[in-house]
Amino acid sequence: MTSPDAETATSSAQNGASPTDARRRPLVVMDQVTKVFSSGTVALSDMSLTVNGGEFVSLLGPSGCGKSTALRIIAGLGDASTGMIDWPSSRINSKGLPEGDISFVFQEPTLMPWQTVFGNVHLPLKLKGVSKAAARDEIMATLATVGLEDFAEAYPRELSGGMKMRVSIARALVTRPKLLLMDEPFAALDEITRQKLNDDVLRLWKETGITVVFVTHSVFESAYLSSRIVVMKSRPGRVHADFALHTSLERDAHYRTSEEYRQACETVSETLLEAMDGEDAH
Ligand SMILES: Nc1ncnc2c1ncn2[C@@H]1O[C@H](COP(=O)(O)OP(=O)(O)OP(=O)(O)O)[C@@H](O)[C@H]1O
Repeated sequence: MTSPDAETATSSAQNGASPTDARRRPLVVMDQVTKVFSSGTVALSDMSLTVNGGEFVSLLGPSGCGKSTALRIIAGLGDASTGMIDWPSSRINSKGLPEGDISFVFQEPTLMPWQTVFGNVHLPLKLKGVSKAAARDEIMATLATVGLEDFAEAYPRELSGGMKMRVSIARALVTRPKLLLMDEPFAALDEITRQKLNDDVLRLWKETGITVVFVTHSVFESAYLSSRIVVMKSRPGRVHADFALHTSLERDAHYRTSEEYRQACETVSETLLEAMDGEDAH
């Protein structure tokens, strides 16, 4: 099933640039990707998806529909069995990935407990051969964008769950990637912290112009954050619907209580139910 709005999203991808945003050129293209694990599980079947520069795309779908597998294949953390990933506007390195263009945020913050916040955020720059001294300004500026400039010398054990996740986001952003891949980053956090981090990510997305692909189980989160939602179906994992989410309102606390947001949640929820139609209840 493809919604009428999905056709809008697809055709704007094919057209290259939209009239309102010159950045909207295809950044990454998944072309008929199938993934069969050695266990025989077909995690993805013939999945095609074009993500354009500047989009905030959520991958939403039932547990096991292949969201993480799709994200990992885009990131080069796993191979496609058939099909390909193309980066039309990037220079590709020897591993077939765009050099320095991708960052990944996992559900767990995965911080090094023996390193300070500063040391953790330094890691991706250190791997590029940049010393702490040379990286200092960039690291402090990035910590400021997530509100942690006063915690540079703290250790992970001294931070709350939300603060640890902010460090993880700062570590992902410090190399100024074009594409930020986030795999259920806030699923383990309480609702208030989750909402605050949603607002942080939206602000960073607007300020930096970064492209985000965000995996979530949450209808509410996807409807709040996304400029576009891709709803996936299980067994095997594939795209069920792909549609743009337009709103005339700023996405903020006021939006959360607006009729527009309620309607967006309803549309997303109904589409998800369609995608799950015929699945066993678990
Ligand atoms: N390394 C693996 N080996 C074998 N099967 C796997 C592996 N990783 C994932 N799978 C299977 O592939 C399918 C898709 O898994 P995936 O984790 O991508 O789904 P998901 O939509 O991200 O799920 P969730 O929302 O629960 O995290 C599932 O059936 C899963 O059991």
